[in-house]
Amino acid sequence: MMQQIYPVASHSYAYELNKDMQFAAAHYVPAEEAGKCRKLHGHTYFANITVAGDTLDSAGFLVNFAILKQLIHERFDHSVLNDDTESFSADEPDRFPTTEAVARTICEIVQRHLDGTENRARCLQVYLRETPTSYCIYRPKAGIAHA
Ligand SMILES: Nc1nc2c(c(=O)[nH]1)N=C([C@H](O)[C@H](O)COP(=O)(O)OP(=O)(O)OP(=O)(O)O)CN2
Ligand SMILES: [Zn+2]
Repeated sequence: MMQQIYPVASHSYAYELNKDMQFAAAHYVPAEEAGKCRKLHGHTYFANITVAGDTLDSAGFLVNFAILKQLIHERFDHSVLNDDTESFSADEPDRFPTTEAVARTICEIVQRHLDGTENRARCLQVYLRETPTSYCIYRPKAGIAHA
């Protein structure tokens, strides 16, 4: 799994890095249409995060790989995603912890960090696999500010 090839995000930045990571988390999707997924259940999520930019920081990094892991793995590993009310909500479908919303949330967390760095790299893509047969790719629209 860790050596797989991902769909590429097209861009003209000089540098692009990718960080793979896994985290175990439980969730449920609070919608009638979710069927069995309305019940609490768990996944070993697999994420690939793509960051790009034209300049490196004082360590010679676009962004430290270890920081990316810290931002996402420490926050979501062995958690119940629905309990993370900063990221998810049972009231708005856009914020149910679906593969789509989790991928977008990862991108937003990473971009918020990058916005505070000297070289201001961009998170261009989050590939998030929820099961062996289901994944989502989130690519933020260019120029959209992150919450
Ligand atoms: N568009 C989405 N559809 C579904 C989501 C989702 O996040 N976005 N989530 C679920 C469930 O949470 C479930 O975890 C994944 O569903 P599914 O791929 O159907 O899981 P299976 O392991 O049963 O898949 P099979 O290929 O049939 O074995 C549902 N839909
Ligand atoms: Zn699920």
